[in-house]
Amino acid sequence: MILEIENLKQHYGVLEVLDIVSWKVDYGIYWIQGENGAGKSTLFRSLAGMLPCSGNIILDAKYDFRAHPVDYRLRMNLGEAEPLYPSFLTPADLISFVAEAKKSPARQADMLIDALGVNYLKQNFGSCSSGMVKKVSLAVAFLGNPSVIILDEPLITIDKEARQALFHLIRAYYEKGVTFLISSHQLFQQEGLEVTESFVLKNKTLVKLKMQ
Ligand SMILES: Nc1ncnc2c1ncn2[C@@H]1O[C@H](COP(=O)(O)OP(=O)(O)OP(=O)(O)O)[C@@H](O)[C@H]1O
Repeated sequence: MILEIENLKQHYGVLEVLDIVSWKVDYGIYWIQGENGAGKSTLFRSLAGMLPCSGNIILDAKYDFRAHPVDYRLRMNLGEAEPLYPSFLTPADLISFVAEAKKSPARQADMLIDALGVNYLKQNFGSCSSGMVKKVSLAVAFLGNPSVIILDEPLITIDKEARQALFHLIRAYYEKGVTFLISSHQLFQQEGLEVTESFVLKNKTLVKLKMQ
């Protein structure tokens, strides 16, 4: 199994948002659906190690998110739905910082910058449009040698060209063995991306959907 979750519970104050007893997926592309407020972003942040939670998460059948925090985070990438970065930072700063932290192979950052058309590397985030910020966050989500890439609403605010580039990247990484968890309120299979399975986040847990 690539990713295994057991007894994952997550709450904000007294509001319990997640209670997933068991969820396992093997290599594939998974579409995670759910109504607004169902808990998708909370699940993704918990999986990425950004929100402390109870339970167990195991990646690649050996990296426990608590016992092996560095190995785990090196292999688990997240592209956030609505990324926010300090306004004084530039895309160049962010990309080079994450590339180093994720031990990104040589020229990978340049390839991603080219692919997604991030031709405003020195312009600070404070003066970037939301689509410009989103494209940088997507480039960052592909840095390093991840086993799993989570993309939370990757299509919002990006233009057609970036959308095509994104699907191209997803296919290329998938062919190299990367598993994807993607949330999207829009259909994306028409882009030629074959989804292995779909799940819906409902009543705090993930339920498998019948293939359409
Ligand atoms: N920082 C927070 N503090 C308190 N409650 C929060 C916080 N973030 C999210 N919530 C609550 O947790 C629940 C799940 O929110 P989450 O953002 O995970 O949903 P989502 O499925 O990603 O929604 P959407 O499709 O609208 O993006 C909602 O009820 C939301 O109000």
